[in-house]
Amino acid sequence: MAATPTYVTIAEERLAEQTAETIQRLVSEGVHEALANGDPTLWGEDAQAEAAVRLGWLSLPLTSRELLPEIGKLVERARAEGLDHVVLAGMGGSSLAPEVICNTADVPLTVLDTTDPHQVRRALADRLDRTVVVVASKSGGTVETDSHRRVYEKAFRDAGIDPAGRIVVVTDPGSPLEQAAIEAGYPVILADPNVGGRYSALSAFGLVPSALAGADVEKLLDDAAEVRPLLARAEGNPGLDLGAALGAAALAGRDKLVLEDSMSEINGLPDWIEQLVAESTGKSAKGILPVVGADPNETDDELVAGIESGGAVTVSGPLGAQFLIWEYATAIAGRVLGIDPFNQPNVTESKENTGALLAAGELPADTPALVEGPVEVYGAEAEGAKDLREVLTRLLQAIPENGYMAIMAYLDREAAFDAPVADGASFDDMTDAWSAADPLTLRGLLAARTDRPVTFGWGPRFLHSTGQYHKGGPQNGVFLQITGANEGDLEVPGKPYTLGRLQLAQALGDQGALVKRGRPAVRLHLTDRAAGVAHLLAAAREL
Ligand SMILES: O=P(O)(O)OC[C@H]1O[C@H](O)[C@H](O)[C@@H](O)[C@@H]1O
Repeated sequence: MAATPTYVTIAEERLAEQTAETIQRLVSEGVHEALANGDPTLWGEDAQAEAAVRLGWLSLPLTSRELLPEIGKLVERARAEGLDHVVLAGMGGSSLAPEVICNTADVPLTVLDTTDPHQVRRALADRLDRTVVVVASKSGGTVETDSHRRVYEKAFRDAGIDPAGRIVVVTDPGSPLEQAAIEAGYPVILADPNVGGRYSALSAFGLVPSALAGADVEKLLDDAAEVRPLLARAEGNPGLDLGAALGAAALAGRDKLVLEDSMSEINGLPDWIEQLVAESTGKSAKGILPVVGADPNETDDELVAGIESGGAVTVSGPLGAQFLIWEYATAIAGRVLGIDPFNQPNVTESKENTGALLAAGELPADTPALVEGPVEVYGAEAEGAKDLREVLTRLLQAIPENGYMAIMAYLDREAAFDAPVADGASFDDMTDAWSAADPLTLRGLLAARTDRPVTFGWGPRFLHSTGQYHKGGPQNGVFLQITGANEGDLEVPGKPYTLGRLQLAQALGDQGALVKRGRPAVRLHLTDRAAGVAHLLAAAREL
């Protein structure tokens, strides 16, 4: 018999000791077996009702196999009709897993988890005649996904294409989206309702779009199924080892989880882990902050986790195994930290603020504290600042001990690739041009000026992920929003708002929730997007 592979390795003595003590305690309480058996009482009385309908992910490596014939038929039909451009409309848990599955399998998938009108237009302009759209929403009520469905329905109709042949729906039984899909005649794949969004990687949400895009989803289930029997063990249980390490480290003050994957063949797993860990643990003023795409600062509050290699804790194994190990580990870390890993109490708040702003008609037009070229600066922390550099310096100085800065860009994440590049430019020249036009570059520039972690999220994508941690976790964040002027906004058919207005209302709604908590929050509005990004990066370079 082949030896069981080592999925989790702890390379640091102190962490290994803390982890071993935590495991000993959890095992004496029978937690490992109870979790493997789906016991909903592990997170306390308040969490029990939700946990009772949130542990289905433990069985997905087996139960999701039942979906394979139905998924196979969808794939065959799409191939037969020449539909080779797969667009996935879905937020958070409804798109992050397919994104990493498809990137790892190296098959193309267009993910729409944005309300940016420029980015949505970009997708609409791309091979509409060969497009199949997967509309994925567990609740069936997510405003971004509902908007994408409406926009695509109109685009198909305008092009003389019947949307019923092009839209596939993934949702939970009984959701309003299921109802709408039945009425419209769209094929519906129903997901397991006993699985929450961020734990749904191995459910219909992960599998349907990935299979349509050409990934081998059966292999994912096989790899997860190999780990499953280990999860009931007291020893050699990778989920227990990782969860105890994450929980013990956080309790000891190492609550910034720097995720490193540069040597891994799995492409983009930290983005998926970010939602799982941030949304599951960031509440009741506690939590673990995932830090993605950044170098470690070697500070006392950091824990580095490597995918395949590196890190104080390393998680090895194929993608299907990683999904299940990180899910089990997050549930364990929740138990260690004393939080409910299955709810997201503070996500709703920004959504409600956004809804109220949209319902009120015109969005509030504040006066900028400062205007510098193509950048308008809003927020109390910018009052009296002489220039943008001073605003950025103030924000960096405002980061508390053990705190962090979060940059949140409500922009088109593909726009940097439009940067002009000279004919015959080398690949290095091209990447230089792209990074000089990419708001993401700001993260590294600001990170170089502080030993505190600087995170970056695209809005509204992050609202369904780290947004929970920002508002519900430890109150030590400093926030920098970036919004941009819209040229060519898009109507949302059947709704009184455009995508651009929805996007701005989302930024303002989240800002309101942060300011209410007394957190520093500045919004930079780019009145010309390309010039604004260049200006902002130039200011950050001069800090
Ligand atoms: O799948 P949906 O119901 O559309 O939800 C998509 C996302 O929205 C919410 O904001 C939750 O916080 C996320 O956990 C979830 O993944």
